Amino acid sequence: QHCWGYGEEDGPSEWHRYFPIAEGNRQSPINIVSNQAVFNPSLKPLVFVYDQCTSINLSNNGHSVMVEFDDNDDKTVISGGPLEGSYRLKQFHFHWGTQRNSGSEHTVDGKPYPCELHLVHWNARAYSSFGEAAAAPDGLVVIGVFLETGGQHPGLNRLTDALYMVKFKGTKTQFDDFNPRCLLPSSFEYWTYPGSLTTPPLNESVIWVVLKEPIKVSEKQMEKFRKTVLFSGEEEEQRVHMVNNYRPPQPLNGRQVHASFK
Ligand SMILES: C[C@H](CNC(=O)c1ccc(S(N)(=O)=O)cc1)Cn1ccc2ccccc21
Ligand SMILES: [Zn+2]
Repeated sequence: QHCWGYGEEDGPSEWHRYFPIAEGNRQSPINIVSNQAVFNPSLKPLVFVYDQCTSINLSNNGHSVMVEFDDNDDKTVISGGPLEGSYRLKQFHFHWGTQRNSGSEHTVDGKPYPCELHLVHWNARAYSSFGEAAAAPDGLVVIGVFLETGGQHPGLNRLTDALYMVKFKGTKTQFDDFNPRCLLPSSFEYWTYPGSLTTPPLNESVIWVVLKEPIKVSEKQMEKFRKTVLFSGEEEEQRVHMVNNYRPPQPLNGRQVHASFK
């Protein structure tokens, strides 16, 4: 497997060497220009069926911190919106910066947020595994949620308090009964467009659904991400904080961004 990262030598500008699709025509993230998004009245409301969700673990994969879910049946799915049928929740993870003026992957009218949450779902009706879906044009749906600094987010504390357990790349800890519904904003208004994974292998297999309303988290909670988790493994002598694990916006290449709202 080709190693890649977010540094000078192995960062987003170098990914095209091993992953030529980095220069494809439906890459993510993008800058969302709000006044160019086309209101699409046929877009349905998003439906999150997260009540029976079974989180399994919290892990540090050297690129992000991730919570994985049991996706052996349709108990945790998303449907509606631009979607045909339901998509199963596989995992969620984050991308963040060193301070409040950078960190998100998508930007809105050129404005980045300090952090962006990705809830990754796959089309279990059409494909028999996440990996198979991850390689198909309609295989994945990722819900993007912006995190903005403001008051403390109570639901996030259980996660930020567990980050010390996954300080190093390759570490994993049991993390059950976490329902990501608490990480959703009150409004489910969204922008949607056809895109890709924002990390290698950068597959062009994602229907992106980016929620307009950010959730508020405290500066202290953001600092926990920046100060606790490392890109590096326990055996490496260089300890590098996991920060700026975001890909910058990519060319729109004529894609239409639709809005669920006027
Ligand atoms: C593509 C997969 C690794 N990548 C991802 O799963 C992934 C998901 C979401 C994003 S983002 N930032 O766009 O939301 C980026 C990468 C490897 N893989 C291949 C087969 C497979 C099977 C199980 C688990 C992982 C597997
Ligand atoms: Zn992501």
